[in-house]
Amino acid sequence: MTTIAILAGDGIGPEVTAQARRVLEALDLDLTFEDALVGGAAYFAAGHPLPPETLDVAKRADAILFGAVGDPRCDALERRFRPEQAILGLRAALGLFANLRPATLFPGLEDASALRPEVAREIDMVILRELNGDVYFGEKGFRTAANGTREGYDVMSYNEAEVRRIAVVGFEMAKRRKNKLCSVDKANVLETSQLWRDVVVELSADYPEVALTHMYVDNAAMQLVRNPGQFDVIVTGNLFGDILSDQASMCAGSIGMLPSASLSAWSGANGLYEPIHGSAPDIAGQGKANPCAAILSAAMLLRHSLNQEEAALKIEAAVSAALVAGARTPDLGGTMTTSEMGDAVLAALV
Ligand SMILES: NC(=O)C1=CN([C@@H]2O[C@H](COP(=O)(O)OP(=O)(O)OC[C@H]3O[C@@H](n4cnc5c(N)ncnc54)[C@H](O)[C@@H]3O)[C@@H](O)[C@H]2O)C=CC1
Ligand SMILES: CC(C)CC(=O)C(=O)O
Ligand SMILES: [Mg+2]
Repeated sequence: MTTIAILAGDGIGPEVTAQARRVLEALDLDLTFEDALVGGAAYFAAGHPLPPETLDVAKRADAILFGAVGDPRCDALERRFRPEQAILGLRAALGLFANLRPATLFPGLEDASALRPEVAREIDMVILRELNGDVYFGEKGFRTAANGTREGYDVMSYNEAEVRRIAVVGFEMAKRRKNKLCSVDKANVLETSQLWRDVVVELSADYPEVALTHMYVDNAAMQLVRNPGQFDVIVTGNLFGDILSDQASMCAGSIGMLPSASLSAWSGANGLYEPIHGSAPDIAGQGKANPCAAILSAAMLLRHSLNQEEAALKIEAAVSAALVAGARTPDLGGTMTTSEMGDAVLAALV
């Protein structure tokens, strides 16, 4: 029996996850679903954003379908109780260090992209984001300087083992795609990035067939808009990958289109699958959320955790066909509700 943990979370998380679940159910794959509270929903019900029962459900499952966490009512809580700590806690507890964020322009979405159609049409990349280190997991706090002013600090660091393991995934992924890897850092300023670059260069000796380039993150942000077609696999740290993937999403039409897989190894037993977006409190409860990123995350789940490539391709083809037929939520310039978009994908599932 294959069990999928459903951690729908807050805001639009439950709305989009419900559509992804419908699609998985329609495939008749003999999956069992186990729901658990996470994020603000868990905090209000159980006093903690990642209760031990939820972590148990996640650990026991063959894979995790995650929605999003974040609730404005929690923004003033002590940090350890904030909803966002749940997703950081899951990534750490499950050792999910490799975050695959594919950005592709689906046919017909040229008009939704923030870029000119001829530029947008070339987008087909994977942003590989390190997920267990960097400034998100370093020492942090508030302190008072000698002159009495308040300071906040968050320590950025990577050790060489952390860089090497994500770089290995980057090179391996590049080998399976176009033998092109772009490592994005800020080595002109940050020692963390200098170590990152040194380790990536050392490792490149093992991958002579892969053309490795390096780019500073500020330039990468600019190049993503100028000429996104130049990128195939980008490997980068936690913070830079977070920011660049949101940017890439609008180049590809909408943040509601980009799925992700978070893995602890190249092929991911109990991986976590989630759209790259957050809980979108501004549109929550209104049926406006685009469920495609969540549905495409379910496809990645089938591919990476359940070894069901054929079923994954079916879902991706159904999303593509629905879009070609004109299915559009408001973020894509249409009027469909979240569940109508789910209906359109289901109708295209063959
Ligand atoms: N992995 C996670 O659970 C993440 C959680 N968050 C949390 O989510 C909350 C909101 O954060 P924001 O910065 O506003 O980012 P967000 O990604 O939730 O929303 C940014 C903008 O994109 C729109 N948007 C997002 N997903 C959409 C979809 N599927 N369809 C249509 N429009 C969509 C929203 O309406 C909003 O205008 C915060 O509490 C944040 O910490 C943010 C990112 C990731
Ligand atoms: C909410 C954060 C913890 C992370 C984030 O923005 C993301 O993973 O995309
Ligand atoms: Mg983000």
